[in-house]
Amino acid sequence: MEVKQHALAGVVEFTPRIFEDSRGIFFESFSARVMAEAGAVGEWVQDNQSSSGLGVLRGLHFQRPPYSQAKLVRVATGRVRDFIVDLRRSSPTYGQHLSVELDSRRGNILYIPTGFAHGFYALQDDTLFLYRCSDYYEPGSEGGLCWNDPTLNINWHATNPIVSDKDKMLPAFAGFESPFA
Ligand SMILES: Cc1cn([C@H]2C[C@H](O)[C@@H](COP(=O)(O)OP(=O)(O)O[C@H]3O[C@@H](C)C(=O)[C@@H](O)[C@H]3O)O2)c(=O)[nH]c1=O
Repeated sequence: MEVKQHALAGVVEFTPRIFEDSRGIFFESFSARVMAEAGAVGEWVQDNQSSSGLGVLRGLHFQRPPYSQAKLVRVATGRVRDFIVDLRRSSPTYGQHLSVELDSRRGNILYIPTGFAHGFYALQDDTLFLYRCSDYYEPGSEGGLCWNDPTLNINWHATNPIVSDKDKMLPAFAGFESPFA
């Protein structure tokens, strides 16, 4: 797997080697050893999947400590523009974000450490998004930030995205007190 350390400390992208033959393709989508060597560690306990139509935007989400989740995210069908925001108060890049296009044909996988808000925008219909979490879903500890917050100033390249009612109610970054050290 090709390993890329991103500008926000601890964020790692993996691009697997794709084997193609007359039957189709094969690649490794998870390797505890390769990922741990690159610092992408987690006590992985839950796998999630969602499907989204073109124009769906989910985010920006996190789970508060002590249930914070590291995530390994990828796309099995379709394509997304994935966004993460650094919410670690002690981080020199606090409040900054980065985006990575996740593409099922490349099979790339993004490791998001704890302390980040996460969201994505689906670039194709029937986009199947798969992710592995380092803690269980804890509804009472869910947190989030407004996807189009002016301070975060994320350019989603999205006009009129489809957003859940829950996500429309998420708070602004101004006045936000991050629960992440
Ligand atoms: C996230 C999650 C949701 N659910 C339920 C709650 C709800 O009724 C339904 C849909 O939940 P949501 O609307 O929160 O789904 P969604 O907006 O897809 O939430 C996800 O968004 C992306 C960006 C993330 O980073 C994930 O961690 C997660 O927050 O599924 C679970 O049972 N387990 C889970 O782990």
